[in-house]
Amino acid sequence: MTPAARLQSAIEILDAVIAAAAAQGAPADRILADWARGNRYAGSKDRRAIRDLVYAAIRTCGPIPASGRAAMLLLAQRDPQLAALFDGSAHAPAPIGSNEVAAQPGIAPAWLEERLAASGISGDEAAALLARAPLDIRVNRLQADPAALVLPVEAESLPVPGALRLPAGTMVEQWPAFAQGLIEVQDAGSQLACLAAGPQAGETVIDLCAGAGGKTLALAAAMGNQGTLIACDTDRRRLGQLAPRAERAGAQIAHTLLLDPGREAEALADWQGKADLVLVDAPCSGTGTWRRNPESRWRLTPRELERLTALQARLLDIAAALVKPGGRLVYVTCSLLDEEGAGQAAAFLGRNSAFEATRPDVPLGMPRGPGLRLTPHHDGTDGFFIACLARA
Ligand SMILES: C[S@@+](CC[C@H](N)C(=O)[O-])C[C@H]1O[C@@H](n2cnc3c(N)ncnc32)[C@H](O)[C@@H]1O
Repeated sequence: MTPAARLQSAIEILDAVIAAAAAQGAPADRILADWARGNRYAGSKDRRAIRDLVYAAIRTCGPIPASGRAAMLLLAQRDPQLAALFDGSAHAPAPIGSNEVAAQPGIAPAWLEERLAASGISGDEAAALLARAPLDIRVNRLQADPAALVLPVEAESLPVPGALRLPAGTMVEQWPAFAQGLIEVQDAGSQLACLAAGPQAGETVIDLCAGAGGKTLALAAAMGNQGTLIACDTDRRRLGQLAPRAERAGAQIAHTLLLDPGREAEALADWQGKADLVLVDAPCSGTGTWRRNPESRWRLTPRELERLTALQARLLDIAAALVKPGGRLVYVTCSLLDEEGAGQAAAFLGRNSAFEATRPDVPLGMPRGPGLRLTPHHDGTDGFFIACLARA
């Protein structure tokens, strides 16, 4: 493909990404994969160049752009070589008209930039939300000794025990160490959240929002496969992915419990007041993970944020009832908005006098309200809020 034809393809793919964001359709990664399947003439270099253009445009536009072409015109304003490809030749985009309007640059739609700024995320902190994320792995202590593990490429050691950083795009899933369950792909921030939760061998631990079990597996490893570990979620498909992952990782204590939305407490009736630790890795806006899904900031609406904060508060209350006296509730979100983090934890403490916040002894993060916050700029991890809430 010529550079201009790649540009035209990127514009068309962006149109699909924009439409999908507005209609809560497929994510950009899937749209790119579908495009590659339907356009076999595009070789690997073409696909990489198109992907880079699409993601550069997504990262540069703040509000959702009017069209793929408007998004690409914004990039062209900053790159004369790209602008020169709008020449109207075969398979190339039409020449740029004198009245054409480029998309607006920025970090996010205006309402969301305001909420982030109100939560202390602006300037370099905000810009770092859209940088390219590295690839972090966790050495699975159930099956590997971090000191003895040999990997095909050199990895950077991180301050979180067992966490290693690799160049973005490393194909770890193709490594024998991955197939053998010696390593897991997991952002260092996620690993730190599990470290902060401090699971101990022999404890009864409930992972209330386990999803596909990323943190469940880290908890099982930290517990040395000793104790009781219940992984819950309302999403059957995600929870269904845990068993094969646990098998590969040798995590024998992880059991799943599918919850009915709105009737979670019923399914958990036997565990009321019994858990040493309840982890609430709550559904959230994901503002801390925009490095990985930059177009997700075009999907969030004030209404959806309201729905999420109400759900987080409800899940915190469900979790509180499961914690035994002397136990702890650890609340985690991959959001940097205070209404989902520090504000949510403070409101919980306001309505639950039996709980008090404790400071986790972890090597990263900054205090934020009753908890701790990790940011891509300050900590080099995805953005997280973590609160450790101890029951008297
Ligand atoms: C942030 S994700 C969890 C990620 C997971 N802990 C991990 O480490 O990979 C939040 C999860 O909450 C689940 N969820 C949503 N509503 C829920 C509810 N009412 N009860 C329990 N889980 C819920 C979602 O299905 C989603 O899997």
